[in-house]
Amino acid sequence: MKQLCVIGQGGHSKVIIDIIIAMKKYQIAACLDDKYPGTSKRKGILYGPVSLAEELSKEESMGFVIAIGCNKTRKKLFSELGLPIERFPVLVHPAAVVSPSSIIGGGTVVMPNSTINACAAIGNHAIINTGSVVEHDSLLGNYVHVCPNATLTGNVEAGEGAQIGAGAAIIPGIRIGRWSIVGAGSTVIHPVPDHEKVAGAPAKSILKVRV
Ligand SMILES: CC(=O)SCCNC(=O)CCNC(=O)[C@H](O)C(C)(C)COP(=O)(O)OP(=O)(O)OC[C@H]1O[C@@H](n2cnc3c(N)ncnc32)[C@H](O)[C@@H]1OP(=O)(O)O
Repeated sequence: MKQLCVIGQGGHSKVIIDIIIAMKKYQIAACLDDKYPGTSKRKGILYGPVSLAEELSKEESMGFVIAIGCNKTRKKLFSELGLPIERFPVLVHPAAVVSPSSIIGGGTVVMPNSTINACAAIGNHAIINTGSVVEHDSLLGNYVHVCPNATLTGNVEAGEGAQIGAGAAIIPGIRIGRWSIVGAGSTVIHPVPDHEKVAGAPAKSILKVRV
């Protein structure tokens, strides 16, 4: 069984650990978070600060997952770790439905009851959260988060770092700009520019997101 190091120990990582267990393909070797001042070992799992990742990465068979919900933090950590994307497997819960014609980038996690339909393409380190739908031909950049129960209909585009709030719906062919945020429960019927925050039905701008 391949070894995996989980970086981040908050609520999001609990769901990712459940995915890893359900996949029965990886063994958790280490859980890292800066909330651990020192190192300890429990039930064969090493706990310690994120700085341990460098030492662990010397073991070439060790895979990594950045289990942190904040899109910007995942991007920052990936860059700081300096590891090739191949070291970050795609983690898909067995209860997710993923089309064989879809493409999913390294480090992306796919939660239970979500659906990724035909010819969708998803970048690296994205989160396809519980019960969400990414419809056919949709194109999602790196670090995108599709929150629980959000629906991206056909041919939707989401730029790098975009967050689609829980239960939001995006009608076909709409682009959500880079690092933009769509509020929970919103209905998006117009394109959203980069770094914009929109909410409501139909969704309207509420504030610019600080870059
Ligand atoms: C497993 C997990 O937990 S995954 C995480 C899932 N998380 C989410 O889905 C969070 C989505 N976030 C939201 O919906 C947030 O409300 C945001 C990001 C859209 C806005 O947050 P903030 O920037 O803090 O905005 P704030 O709360 O100050 O609201 C600004 C205005 O927008 C309105 N507004 C905020 N969110 C929404 C929304 N989802 N729908 C409609 N209107 C909204 C507010 O009523 C307020 O209007 P007002 O100025 O007329 O009073």
